[in-house]
Amino acid sequence: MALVAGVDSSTQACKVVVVDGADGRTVRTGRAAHPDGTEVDPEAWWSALQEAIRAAGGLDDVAAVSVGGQQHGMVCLDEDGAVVRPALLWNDTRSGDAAAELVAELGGPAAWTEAVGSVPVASFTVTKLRWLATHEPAAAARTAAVCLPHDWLTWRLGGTTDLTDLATDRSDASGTSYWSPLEDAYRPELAERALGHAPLLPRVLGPAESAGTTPWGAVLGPGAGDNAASALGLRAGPGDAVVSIGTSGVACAVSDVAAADSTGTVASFADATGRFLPLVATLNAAQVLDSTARLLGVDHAGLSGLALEAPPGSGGAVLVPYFAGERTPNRPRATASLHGLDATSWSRAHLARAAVEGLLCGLADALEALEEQGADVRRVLLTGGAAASPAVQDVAPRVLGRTVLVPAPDEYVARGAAYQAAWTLTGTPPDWPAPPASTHEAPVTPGLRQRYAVARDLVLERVDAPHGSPVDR
Ligand SMILES: Nc1ncnc2c1ncn2[C@@H]1O[C@H](COP(=O)(O)OP(=O)(O)O)[C@@H](O)[C@H]1O
Ligand SMILES: O=C(CO)[C@@H](O)[C@H](O)COP(=O)(O)O
Repeated sequence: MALVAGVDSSTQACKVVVVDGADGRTVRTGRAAHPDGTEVDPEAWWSALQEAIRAAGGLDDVAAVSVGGQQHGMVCLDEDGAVVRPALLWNDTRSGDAAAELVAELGGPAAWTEAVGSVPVASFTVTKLRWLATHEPAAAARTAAVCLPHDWLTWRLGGTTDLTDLATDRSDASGTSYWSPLEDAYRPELAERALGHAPLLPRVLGPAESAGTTPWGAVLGPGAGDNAASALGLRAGPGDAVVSIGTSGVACAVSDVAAADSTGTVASFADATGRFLPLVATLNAAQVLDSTARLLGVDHAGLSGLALEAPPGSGGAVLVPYFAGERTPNRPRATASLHGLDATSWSRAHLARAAVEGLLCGLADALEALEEQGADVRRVLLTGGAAASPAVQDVAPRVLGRTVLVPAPDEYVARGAAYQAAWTLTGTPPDWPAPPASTHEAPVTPGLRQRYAVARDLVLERVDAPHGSPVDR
């Protein structure tokens, strides 16, 4: 079969994989960095995509391409198709007050769960539209269409400037809070309520429905939110939860029923196969380890080595890692805190382990919330950049309380997008094998999650950033 390509336009980088459509074997790859920050000019994603495509040897010989991307980002276009202002990303918390306002306006969390399955927090696109209407009314008024990062890149790959060509898919549409996975339809009045007028919204494609063709004739797949694409790339099945430790921390599971959690912990997303993907996302994940390593003056390997020197439970030290505020639990203004220190645990090794344990405790809470929504979690597929850390692999089963499989390092979001491309090209889901994985089992660390549960409520709000400004990391 022909070659197909998948793209992962993630928060920190753009990755391209070119794959043999017949067996899923990777043929070529490319990568380029994205700028830092929580607001980004979409042109930077386009340049990074071009650079990553070049690094992957070009796409001229590829018969189909599909784009997976970071979810929720608000891309506003004017009536000529030009970008109105830099996109606000999923991890930009400035719309925390707008989220609270919208939740109250509609009659509380249950009204939102009934309308779109999820209770919007600052990450969701609808809250960013309200922020724009309140703080930048001229930009809001110029906004003719609103789309998501993957929609915009697919549209650019199609070589069009016609707003009516914009397309998205169920998985990414379900992160807007103005599309309902329960009804499989937009709730355009919610976008209008937030923005002040009704913007054009991208057509929502089904799995394997084409978004058009590129100027060189490759079929464009529908694309997907990165988490749905990753579930496809990992070939996640019943009983599997995918836990990703990238810029975001994510726990999600493929399900036949849509979630509806009025506590707001579990987001009711759709997946990329026509089913559902209940998901919990945290803001503080791999970068907790990046910044702890920087503080301790070591690299990732050094941090992992230090963490493995300390005993399970870090001698009682607990790091609540809300460095960027937090999304789950919904505390956009929270700060990180360190608890339970004594003369022994006040050490570099204990701090390194507490960082690993703290970020995993947040994800263990996430798995519990998924189970409360009916997900069947028998084993965990651990992915994302930080899954490569030996300390994370060792500590994960001790905190998550389940067998943890770590698939061989690969770009699973981009591979999932390539899977979609092959499916769109032939009309049949490809029968690619599941990736090889190492298995990690270990006893649960006694008392750790209980201590974390106490500590996570003992946090201060940040004082430095004035109301309404982003937390830049
Ligand atoms: N060996 C490692 N140990 C810990 N963290 C790592 C390691 N390798 C990469 N990372 C971190 O993983 C993150 C990138 O993960 P990735 O899943 O690619 O993120 P995203 O998809 O959000 O761009 C970065 O913060 C990086 O520093
Ligand atoms: O907000 C969410 C999911 O709801 C994040 O998962 C984003 O989709 C970004 O993902 P990464 O860049 O960390 O992969």
